[in-house]
Amino acid sequence: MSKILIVGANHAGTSAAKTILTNYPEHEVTVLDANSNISFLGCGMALWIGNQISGPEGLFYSSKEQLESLGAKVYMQSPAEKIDYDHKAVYAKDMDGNEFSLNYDKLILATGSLPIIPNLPGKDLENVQKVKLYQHAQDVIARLENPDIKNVVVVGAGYIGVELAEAFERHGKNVTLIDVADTCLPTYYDEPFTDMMRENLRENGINLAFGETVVELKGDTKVKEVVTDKNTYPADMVILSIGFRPNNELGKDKLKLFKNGAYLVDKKQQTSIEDVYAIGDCATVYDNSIQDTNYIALATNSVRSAIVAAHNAAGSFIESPGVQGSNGIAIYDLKMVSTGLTLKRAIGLGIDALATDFEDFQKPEFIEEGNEKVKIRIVYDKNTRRIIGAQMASKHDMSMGIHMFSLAIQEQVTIDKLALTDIFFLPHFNKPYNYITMAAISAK
Ligand SMILES: Cc1cc2nc3c(=O)[nH]c(=O)nc-3n(C[C@H](O)[C@H](O)[C@H](O)COP(=O)(O)OP(=O)(O)OC[C@H]3O[C@@H](n4cnc5c(N)ncnc54)[C@H](O)[C@@H]3O)c2cc1C
Ligand SMILES: NC(=O)c1ccc[n+]([C@@H]2O[C@H](COP(=O)([O-])OP(=O)(O)OC[C@H]3O[C@@H](n4cnc5c(N)ncnc54)[C@H](O)[C@@H]3O)[C@@H](O)[C@H]2O)c1
Repeated sequence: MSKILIVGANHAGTSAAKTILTNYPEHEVTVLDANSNISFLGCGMALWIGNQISGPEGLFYSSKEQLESLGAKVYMQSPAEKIDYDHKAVYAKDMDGNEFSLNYDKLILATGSLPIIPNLPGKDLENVQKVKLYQHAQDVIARLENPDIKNVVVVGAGYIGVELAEAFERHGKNVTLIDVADTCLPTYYDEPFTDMMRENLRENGINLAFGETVVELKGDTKVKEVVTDKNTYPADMVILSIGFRPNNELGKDKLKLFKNGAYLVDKKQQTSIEDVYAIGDCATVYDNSIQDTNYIALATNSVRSAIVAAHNAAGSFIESPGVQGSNGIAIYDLKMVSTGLTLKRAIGLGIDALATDFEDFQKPEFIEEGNEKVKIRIVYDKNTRRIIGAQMASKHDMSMGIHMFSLAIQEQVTIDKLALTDIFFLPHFNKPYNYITMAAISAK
């Protein structure tokens, strides 16, 4: 029997706790979380804010009570404040402010990430919001009820920014979306795809301010304007969504860190100290598309890294196969998915990369209804022919196709092998010469 202590119980911590409790009932599992809720699906935040779902209740899939029913001891609203790694002790405060300490045999750090807040004049003005927690979403929704909030400026056109821009527009607000990059979603897609999303946003009435640097947020007590290096935008509410940074407060002076501060872990999720694991957004991942360590903050990575750490902490040896950063987004009718590297990023990394593109209807032309075009790009290494990335866009739900590319990158499949891969045909679903095969066959 080991004492396993998990610090942080959102997606990563909950997944680790459940894996240990259900597979290894002989261990004593204790869970600490600073917040009052666990398992909030931030990915549903935009749907909630945009009134596309009836409420937030379904965005939670676990609770203190559920973990307790599986046998864990759970302390909510109890932030860990200090860890003595040499003596295997965690010092925390409970919800009444009382200090207490817990010893562990194995420690799993699942403290997640924090929104990056740019050091801008005016960042502390009223109605300048960050969006990460359930409570942040509640706060934003309460403010949106105020009819004086007419102009919403979203800073950062990554995943959160683009999703929330749609949500605010659905609320009838005048929305401006700003990014320093000259397009939206630049990390995930190449220009032919970002152009589609840009057009989609514009057609739906969102003001786009790409290639602009915010220099100041102006107001009295409340924010009134966002000033960039090129323009000034009226703003009754500002959302800061320019990315996450790992929450490494408890280990930054003791554990080895990645360049952005994430806990550096091996394929067992173990940190630089034995018996200390790190999972989810506070830890690094092994990225198969670059065959190196990376930082990719996604709930999917959190859940899987947690399973790996849980088995290792409980005494079974398993290794992570690594990740590809697979992701997806649906804005109005447009759906886009990607995995691995964009062509731009691959070239930026010095890889001799090429892309093969194809666009076609999903199904044969004689299927007259529910037949949309799909655009695909496959990125591959010119020398090794290995597939290193893929992007797809359509009004049709083609999302499942990206999983095959994720596996292809993980398993180092070549573009030539993909060209001859058995892909079934049925007119209800696709074409005999479907876009995946055609893109692969067309590769130089
Ligand atoms: C709006 C939004 C939409 C998103 N959409 C998607 C999506 O569609 N798909 C996707 O894959 N990802 C999405 N993400 C990202 C995803 O939410 C994160 O990657 C995920 O939350 C990471 O989970 P985690 O458990 O590692 O960390 P976190 O969610 O950051 O949780 C960390 C937990 O640790 C606790 N904690 C921190 N410090 C302490 C301490 N000292 N003591 C005790 N407890 C502590 C916190 O209270 C928290 O509960 C989205 C995020 C947001 C904000
Ligand atoms: N659908 C999904 O899978 C989904 C949805 C939401 C969030 N997430 C994940 O959550 C994490 C955080 O999301 P996010 O949208 O905050 O980050 P992001 O990395 O997706 O996007 C950040 C954006 O901010 C821009 N930016 C950076 N500094 C800026 C500045 N000073 N001014 C203006 N723009 C600036 C970047 O160019 C980028 O476009 C990411 O890892 C993301 O993948 C995923």
